[in-house]
Amino acid sequence: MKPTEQQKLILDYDGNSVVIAAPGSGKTFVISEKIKGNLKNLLEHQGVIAISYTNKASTELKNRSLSNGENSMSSFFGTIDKFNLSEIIIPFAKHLFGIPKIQIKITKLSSLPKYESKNFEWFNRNLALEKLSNANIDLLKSYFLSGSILIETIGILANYVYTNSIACQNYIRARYKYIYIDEYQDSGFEQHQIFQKIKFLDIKAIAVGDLNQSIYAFSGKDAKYLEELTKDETFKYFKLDKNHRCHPSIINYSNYLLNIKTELIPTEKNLVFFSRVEGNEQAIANWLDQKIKIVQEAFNIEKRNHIAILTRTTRTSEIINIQLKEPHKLSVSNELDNNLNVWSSIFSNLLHFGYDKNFKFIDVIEVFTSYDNLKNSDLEKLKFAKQKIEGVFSATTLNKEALTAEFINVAKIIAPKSKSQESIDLLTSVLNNPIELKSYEPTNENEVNILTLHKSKGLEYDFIFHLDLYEWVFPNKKPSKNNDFKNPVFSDWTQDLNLHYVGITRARKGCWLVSSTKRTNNDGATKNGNDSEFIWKDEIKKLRFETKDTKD
Ligand SMILES: Nc1ncnc2c1ncn2[C@@H]1O[C@H](COP(=O)(O)OP(=O)(O)OP(=O)(O)O)[C@@H](O)[C@H]1O
Repeated sequence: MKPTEQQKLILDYDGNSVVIAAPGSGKTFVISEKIKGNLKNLLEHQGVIAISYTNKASTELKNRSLSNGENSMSSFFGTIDKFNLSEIIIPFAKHLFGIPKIQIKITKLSSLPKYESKNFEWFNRNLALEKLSNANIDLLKSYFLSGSILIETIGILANYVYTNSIACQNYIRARYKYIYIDEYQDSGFEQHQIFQKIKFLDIKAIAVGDLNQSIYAFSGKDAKYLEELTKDETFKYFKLDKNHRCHPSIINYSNYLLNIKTELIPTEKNLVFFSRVEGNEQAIANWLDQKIKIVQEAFNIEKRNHIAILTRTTRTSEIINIQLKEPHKLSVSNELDNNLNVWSSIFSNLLHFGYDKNFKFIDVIEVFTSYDNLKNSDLEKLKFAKQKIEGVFSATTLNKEALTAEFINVAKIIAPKSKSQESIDLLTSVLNNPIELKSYEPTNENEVNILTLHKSKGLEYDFIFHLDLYEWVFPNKKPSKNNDFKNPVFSDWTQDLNLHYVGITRARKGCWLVSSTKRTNNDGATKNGNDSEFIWKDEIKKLRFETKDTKD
């Protein structure tokens, strides 16, 4: 693929930069090309820091950056929490606090008993380091020394350790030459702090994102940090605004949603559709069964896994998963993948290895330790474990006990000090949940994908069916005080609009927006379904394909 002029400017600039990238404008392409270029000029003990929003996005970025067999050198690819833990807190907090009594475990603030959690009333995700009192630091220290880190406090703890440990700063300076953060619009305050502090060490800092794809405000993230960087003179500002992914009518539709004054691209046909299905989710599934076949043929879609059904709620995904007859795959997240204990990552990677031929055993191992550091006897044991795991996965029924035992064997060899009963329990829970387990399998070419809009971030498909377009649901709306349904208020109109925008812009060739006359609410009750405000906003219907269904 040849970079465009806009992309070339970014590739050629070797300094601090902020890139504002429209959907489908090739930001993943540009970041991975830049990293490829960086790796060529680094020494073996040096690397880049590449932070992505999810483990999946990180694996994708790593694969694309190393696609020509590049050596990743000493680079870090992962989420901000993993970076803070593995590069800052675990190696350097002990210099400030002392050595923990037992191996560190990651726990949740919400899982603490009340009498303990009330000690953290001072804590919030926007807490500046200067506001941290000695008593607060002592509390974080005491948890660390007793072997636990609260997941919510990882950011502030990393900031504290980084700022107070010269050894940590020296290590980061010596090892890393570049820091990339993707999806910067979903940065929290603490990530923004760390990014700027690392840049201060003369490590080149590159932030990439799209203000209109900010969808995680509910968990304390804010697009204002990206906006701040665009005004910061120490960052060169770049724009990627050419959408290479979507049909012009999809670009028009999505841009008009955000701004009615948008300049429309001339196009002969509008390939955004809308239907209000008669009936409830069961009726939608029947309708989808018919439309999937029609769309596949009409849009010349080679494989069915290039089609996705996106939902606002996991409940709708689950209902469609049960009711849809066409072959499909529901993608769900699970606690094992999201858990930050080392053994959880090992188990999760081993599950990927077992189900997906694209995952190599050596890659699972080398995330945690280099093969070269292992003794010959351990290498022998690993080879044996690998064969046994392959044997379990190739049998007709999955022997969960044997699998668990082998996974534990591997974990004991590569991370003996990180034993975690929680990770073993989470593994057991995944092994007993067929839907979660199926998520590890690569999508069969014949299966339509079902996933939430949030999970679709960063992905692309030929055709999208976008469900859950109901009044009250999306955009979310609630009665005002005293259950006043006559004067409802939107929970967060802009965030919901961004999420709608993200969903539509996943589509290359066409997008079908769907509501229905009945819907199931949170309590399982059937309600009348009205169309979402997004469907009739600002005369947007003029940018849709005209069918009988689409009439108001
Ligand atoms: N220079 C180019 N020429 C042709 N196609 C391109 C070019 N750059 C990117 N593309 C294509 O555009 C699509 C989007 O690219 P990519 O996945 O890198 O976008 P993105 O900006 O990360 O998207 P998003 O933010 O919406 O997730 C891909 O199919 C990619 O192959």
